[in-house]
This record gives sequence, C-alpha cells and structure tokens, in this order.
Amino acid sequence: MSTTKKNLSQLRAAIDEVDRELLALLNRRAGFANEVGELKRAEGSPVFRPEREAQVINTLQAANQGPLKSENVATIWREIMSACRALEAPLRVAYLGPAGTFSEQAAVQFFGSSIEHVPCVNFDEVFHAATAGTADFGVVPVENNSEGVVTRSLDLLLQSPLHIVGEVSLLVRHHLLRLSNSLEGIEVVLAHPQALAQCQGWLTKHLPNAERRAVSSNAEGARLAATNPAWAGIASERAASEFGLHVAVHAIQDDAFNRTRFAVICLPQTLQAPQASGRDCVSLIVSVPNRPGAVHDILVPLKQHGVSMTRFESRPARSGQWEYYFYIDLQGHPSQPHVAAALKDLQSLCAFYKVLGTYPVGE
Ligand SMILES: O=C(O)C(=O)C[C@]1(C(=O)O)C=C[C@@H](O)C=C1
Repeated sequence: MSTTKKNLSQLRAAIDEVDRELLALLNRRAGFANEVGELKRAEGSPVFRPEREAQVINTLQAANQGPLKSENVATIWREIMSACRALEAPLRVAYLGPAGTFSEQAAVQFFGSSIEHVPCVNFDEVFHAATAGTADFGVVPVENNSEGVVTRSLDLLLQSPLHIVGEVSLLVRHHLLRLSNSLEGIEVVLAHPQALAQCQGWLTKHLPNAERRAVSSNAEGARLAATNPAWAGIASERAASEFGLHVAVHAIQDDAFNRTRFAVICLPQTLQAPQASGRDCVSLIVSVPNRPGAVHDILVPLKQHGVSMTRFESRPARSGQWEYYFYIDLQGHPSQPHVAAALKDLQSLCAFYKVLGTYPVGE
C-alpha cells in the first residue's frame, strides 16, 4: 500500500523542479544551436534544414515511452527547433496577410512560431518577396479539397524561379464573424473568393439575401466586418480575436473535412531540394506536343518504372491555341533509381519540362 502519494502542492513543487531542469537543458541545447549557427555562417550553408528537423522528431517519437502522445512530441520539438533556429538567424516568411489568415497559420505550422512574419497583400507579392529577398520563404495555398486548385498560385509557380521545398496541409474551418452574435440583419458577407465558394451551400441556405463580396483575404473581410454591424466576415477564430468580433456561427464550410494544401517556396540558393525523407514527392509542370495520344504517352514511363502519380491538373497555356500545362505530383525522390529513370524518360517526351520541387510529403 502506497503511503507516499503526493498532495497538490508537492506535485506542483515536483513540476517546478522538472521545469527548472528542462529550462537548463533547453538552454544548453540552444547554446549548441548557436554554435551550429556560427559554423553555418562560416561556410555559408542554410540555417533551415527540414530533413534534419524531421530526423530529430522521428528519432524522438520512436524513443517516446509516453505518457506524452507522439503528436505532442512533434509539436513540442517543432517549437523548440523553431526557437533554436531563430537564434542562428531570423527566418522571414511571406504569406497572404494580414494577421489571422489561414496562410499565416500554415506558415506557423510549418516553421514553428519563432519566425519573422512578412504579411503580403496578394499571392503575387508573396512570390515577389521570396524572389527579391525581402523574405527567405513564402507560403502559398495551392489546392483545396472541395474547391480544387488555387489557379493564381499555380500560374505564378510556372513563371517563378522559386522552387517548392515543403508542403503543409491545414484543416480549414470557416466561421461567420460579426460584431453581434446573431444572424439578424446581415446585408453583406465579405471573404476571399475561395472561402465564399467553400461556404456557398451554407450561405444560400441561411443568408440567401446577403450580398457576397469578394475581398483580398478572409482576414481583410473580418477587419471590414468590424467596421459595420450589417457586415459579416468568413474567417478563422484567430481573426475573430484579432478584430474583436463574435463567432456568430462555427464551421460554416460545406465540407466538414475542408483541407487546404500550402506550398513552401524559396529560391534554390536559400535552400536546395531536401534530401530523401522516406515519404517524398516530386512536383513538375510539363507540356506535350499537340498531337493525338501525347498526354497518354507521358503516363507510360510512370507505369513502366512503377512510379505513382498523386496529382494531375491542367492549366491553359494562354498561347492562343488549345494548349495546356500539366501539373503533376509523383511519389518518391529523384535519388531513387526508379524515380530518376521515370523522370528522364518523361522529360524526353515533353515540349516543356520544369521540376517545381522535391520535398517531404506534408502531414
Ligand atoms: O542541426 C542543425 O543544422 C541545426 O541548425 C540545429 C537545428 C535544431 O534545433 O535541432 C535547428 C535548425 C535546423 O533547421 C535544424 C536543426
């Protein structure tokens, strides 16, 4: 029979003691990261090493004996490494702002919260910031599982020197935000066109007479909704607290599992393609000669070499002809011989071939 059960104040004292030890250990870790930063500065190598961060988390998850859950281990160490990284050099990340957008949430989910925020007014500016060097990385949405591709992002990827080094998938819940807590008297609903589209069923049913007004971002819609009691925005809870609004109705998106995939982009000199992580993806843009069977032909090398295609999208080439660019995602890493062979054969069949990036598959 145990007579040594601790009471609340004893347990809190034990927690305080562990926290002091943790703090000392974390600062020791941060000291090593500082030294890594000095080495990297001396050799001019990139501070952010996603494959190393993935390795740290995988090793700890494998060693974890609980009671902490595996996903908590990942969340905690993502933040620890974000803080250590920030000691090595500040990481500037551009995304569609203002504060409170899902793009900002995606940036923090990928890099942790110790980053310098570079909010931009549109996707073009995100690409420009990462190209011109006012940001080290950009985070842009590329696809939503209910609305399909984000066409502007895809078109910008075609023209840009930036490559994709990572992806984040975010469960997107849209809330109806306004100054009051009811649906009475809403005349205008303001949001990004993607959000309006993702909530169109709900809006038609519950606010059939309200005007739907497209604005540059959901957070901008929320900001405007805070200026007029007859206006409502569609945005995140974060945006509600940012602009002092009520969540009048939670989760109004038509698809309960509404997910958006974001690409993390940068110049190749900022970060080269991450090494193989074991679960990787290659993104390509190709076009084929305008002849019968050409689209079918590009699928043949994939089948021959046993490479799975996880995405196939088309965008008009705007050549005045009925020509298209195809956006293709393949499973694997070019360091794997069967993937390298498939890419080589595929390239030989294409009139245009651009590798957008090779990166670990997002969660
Ligand atoms: O191992 C490195 O290269 C580090 O800079 C250290 C560290 C870490 O905190 O563990 C920090 C940043 C990198 O993205 C990867 C890992």
